[in-house]
Amino acid sequence: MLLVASPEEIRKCDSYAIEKLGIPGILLMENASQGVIQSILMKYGGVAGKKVFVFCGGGNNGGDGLAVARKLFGMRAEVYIFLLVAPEKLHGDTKTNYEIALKIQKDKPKTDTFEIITLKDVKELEKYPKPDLVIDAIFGTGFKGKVQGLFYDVINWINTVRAYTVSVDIPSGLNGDTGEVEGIAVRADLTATMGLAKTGLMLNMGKILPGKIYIIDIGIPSFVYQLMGIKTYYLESLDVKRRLPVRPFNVHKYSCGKIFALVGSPGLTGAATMSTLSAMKVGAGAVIAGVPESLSPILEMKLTEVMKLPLPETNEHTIGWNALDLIEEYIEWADVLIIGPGISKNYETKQVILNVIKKLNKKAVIDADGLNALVGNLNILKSLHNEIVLTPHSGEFSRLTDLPIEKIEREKIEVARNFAVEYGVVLVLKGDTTVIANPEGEVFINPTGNPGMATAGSGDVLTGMIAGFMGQGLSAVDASICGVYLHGLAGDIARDKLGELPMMAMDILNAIPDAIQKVIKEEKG
Ligand SMILES: NC(=O)C1=CN([C@@H]2O[C@H](COP(=O)(O)OP(=O)(O)OC[C@H]3O[C@@H](n4cnc5c(N)ncnc54)[C@H](O)[C@@H]3O)[C@@H](O)[C@H]2O)[C@H](O)CC1
Ligand SMILES: [K+]
Repeated sequence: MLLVASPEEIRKCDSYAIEKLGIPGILLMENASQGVIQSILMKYGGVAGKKVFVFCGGGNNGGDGLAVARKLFGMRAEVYIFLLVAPEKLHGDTKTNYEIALKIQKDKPKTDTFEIITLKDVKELEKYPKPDLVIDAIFGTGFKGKVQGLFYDVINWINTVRAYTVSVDIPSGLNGDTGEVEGIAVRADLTATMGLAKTGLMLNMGKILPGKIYIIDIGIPSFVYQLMGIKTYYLESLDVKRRLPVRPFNVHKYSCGKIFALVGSPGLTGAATMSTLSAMKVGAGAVIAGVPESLSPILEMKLTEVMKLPLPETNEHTIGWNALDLIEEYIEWADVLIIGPGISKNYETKQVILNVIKKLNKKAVIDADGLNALVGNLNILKSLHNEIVLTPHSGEFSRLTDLPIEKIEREKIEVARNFAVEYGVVLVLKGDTTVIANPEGEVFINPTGNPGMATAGSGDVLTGMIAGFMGQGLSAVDASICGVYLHGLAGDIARDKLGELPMMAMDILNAIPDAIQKVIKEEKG
């Protein structure tokens, strides 16, 4: 898996390397620019004779750009450097690279093109030939707030001229933390990012704008990243492949995971069906669906391999208080519990669920209305010592934590991390990008999935997958990594086959075998 960092974290690594290890910043900048050149040669090809526009901001990102410009000139490109700030504002390593560029401009042969222009108005660009290649070295990890004025006009021009565009470190205008676009951002063909990939390149518009991403080793020893406590990862297929359960020969159905599910209520027998079926689909050996007794005949029709346990019910035909003894008996039998899909918000049912969670001594996945039972009762989780996975989407998480949904969406990595550490659970925070956080404070960003998965029952399928992997001996975090990644991959397979609009939750469930096979066959990361 790929270690990824927020701009703040990478800046701390920078300062440590420069101030504590004595690695000169100009050396890091030179390494950074060399990495950009290598990425260009790999992805774009030779630059000799090519017209290149290098747009430089006032910070070190601009400094990288000036060093790149120098190297491109050395490779016989025709280079136009456009400074977007007054030269006297430049300082440090950027100023050094600017002064070098000035000397090159002065001493170069007349026939060679190496021009430095302080740009005041984007209209001035009309005086120059159309570029073949554009280098975006305007903003990097120092970007804050919104893009305005000349910066806005230049980024708009870059996106309009549609030359091959290379962003240094981060597409300018993209929030390196959240992947949100602050006004406008460069749409790049290639982004060469320094040290570690930034979280903003994995989230929101960061999944589209960077184009191909190359990670540049700029000479910071990797122990520095651990030392700075960076614990955010981007999942790859190999991370799932090496976690998948492997079946020994001497198995029987009860040794491959016994799952007991508290699920279903009138109108929500589908949730009961999909959350239990998907557990079997990932390999659980025996699954029992504990459902309100009046719904049991329906589940007998809908489910074959999943066993059914009719439970005493309330007058609304939801799981009732009198079911507790029977529930406790089957909790004894089970390895893992599924709590929540389709159980309804009935008050008595909620009391049953709370009672079960309070006394929980088995691994469990708590989802949907099981989570609603926890609203106002989160502290129960702190007294539990077994592995628990919560699988809320942003709305459910907002109800659980009272955090505003926009804060959850915007800061999902840190919000998830803090919750998982505080309550000692694995949190699967579902959304357009799902993140998994564990009590150790590690966060895993999931790359798979698509908007077609925003369909009723999709979450029920995920819940069963996570429970099914836990039942086969995976830890809560490993089961969540496998479940979330494969759920999204199955969703991608269903989308490829059916399209985003027609696909439904059962199509995701039915694509689980293909998703598992795809991961098993995957050779590289
Ligand atoms: N280890 C590494 O990652 C290294 C990265 N390098 C490069 O350095 C930049 C970070 O440099 P820094 O000077 O901190 O920030 P920027 O260059 O991104 O500076 C931004 C620049 O623009 C101004 N600014 C910020 N926000 C706005 C705004 N909304 N509107 C207008 N202007 C804005 C700010 O004042 C700065 O002047 C990193 O990305 C890498 O490219 C090092 O080269 C090597 C080590
Ligand atoms: K940039």
